[in-house]
Amino acid sequence: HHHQGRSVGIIGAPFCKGQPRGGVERGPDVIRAAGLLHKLQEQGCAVKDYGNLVFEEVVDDEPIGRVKHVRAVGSANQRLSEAVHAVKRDGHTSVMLGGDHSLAIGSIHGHSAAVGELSVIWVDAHADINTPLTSPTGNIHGQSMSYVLRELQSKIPVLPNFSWIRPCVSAKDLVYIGLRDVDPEEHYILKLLGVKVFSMSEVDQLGIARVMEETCDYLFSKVKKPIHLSYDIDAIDPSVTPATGTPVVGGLTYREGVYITEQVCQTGLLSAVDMVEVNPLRGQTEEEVQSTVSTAVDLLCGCFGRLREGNHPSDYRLPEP
Ligand SMILES: O=C(O)[C@H]1NCCC[C@H]1CCC[B-](O)(O)O
Ligand SMILES: [Mn+2]
Ligand SMILES: [Mn+2]
Ligand SMILES: [Mn+2]
Repeated sequence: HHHQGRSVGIIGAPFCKGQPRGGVERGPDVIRAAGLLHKLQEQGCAVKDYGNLVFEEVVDDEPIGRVKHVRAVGSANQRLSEAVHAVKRDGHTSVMLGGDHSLAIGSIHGHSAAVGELSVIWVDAHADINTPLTSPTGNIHGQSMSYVLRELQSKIPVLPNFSWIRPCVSAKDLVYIGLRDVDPEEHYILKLLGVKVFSMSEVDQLGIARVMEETCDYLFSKVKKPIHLSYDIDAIDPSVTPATGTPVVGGLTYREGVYITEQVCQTGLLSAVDMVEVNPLRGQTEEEVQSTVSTAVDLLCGCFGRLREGNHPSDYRLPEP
């Protein structure tokens, strides 16, 4: 098929040090094995696979305060930032396959280095906005947004291997969808900064169509900025995507999850996507793993033009007898 102008650069980020559960580093390979590249090509995308990043081994990565694996996370995200920047410079929409959600630090940073001001749509059961000093667990996958938000910089201590970061997102350019498990400190931060939140209560109250309408109105009422869609697979209900590290009941249906991607695609502003927290070791059966992985693939296909009504190449014509 001929691509309708969509060009995708895939980066595998096999990284797990933002959280304690092994297996999430296998995310990139199981998502590829489920046929992501072929499906994107089938629906008309030009796809370039940049392969998996190789992250340096960090020894003696002792906790700093409560924060765990600081040096490894800082180093990995510096490398990821450079990689995303390069993919954007090559003219593609960046697709980062995680790996845990601490990788959003490097992905957003590298994206911003390439395009400047951007808007972030964070689809997740969780806000991932603890600071290093508020985090109850010290796991950096629950702190990602605090490292890149301009308004929180006075609350971030100096950390080894993090000096490369320039905060690059403004609170007004961030929207959350799917929240249902937020720490009190995170909730305080969200209210303090006036961050736009569509929790599962708003999804129930408004319906996903209205949520997406209001998300787009809110983000694009003034200046249209490139979209960074950071999709944590645990936003979807664990009955559909159980193979993940921090499942929470009462999540998005498969249909709501796909609808979000279809609507983001239609803005024409999608510039980078993260698909994170797929962990094949957290599925109790092969079916649970496959349901999780195939949902991740379908969400990414929705980001790049797949419609449930069907698609056909613009130059298709019926065969003549
Ligand atoms: O900060 C934390 O460790 C916790 N805060 C409350 C939600 C669960 C967990 C963070 C989960 C990180 B995520 O969304 O990437 O899975
Ligand atoms: Mn072509
Ligand atoms: Mn997350
Ligand atoms: Mn989450």
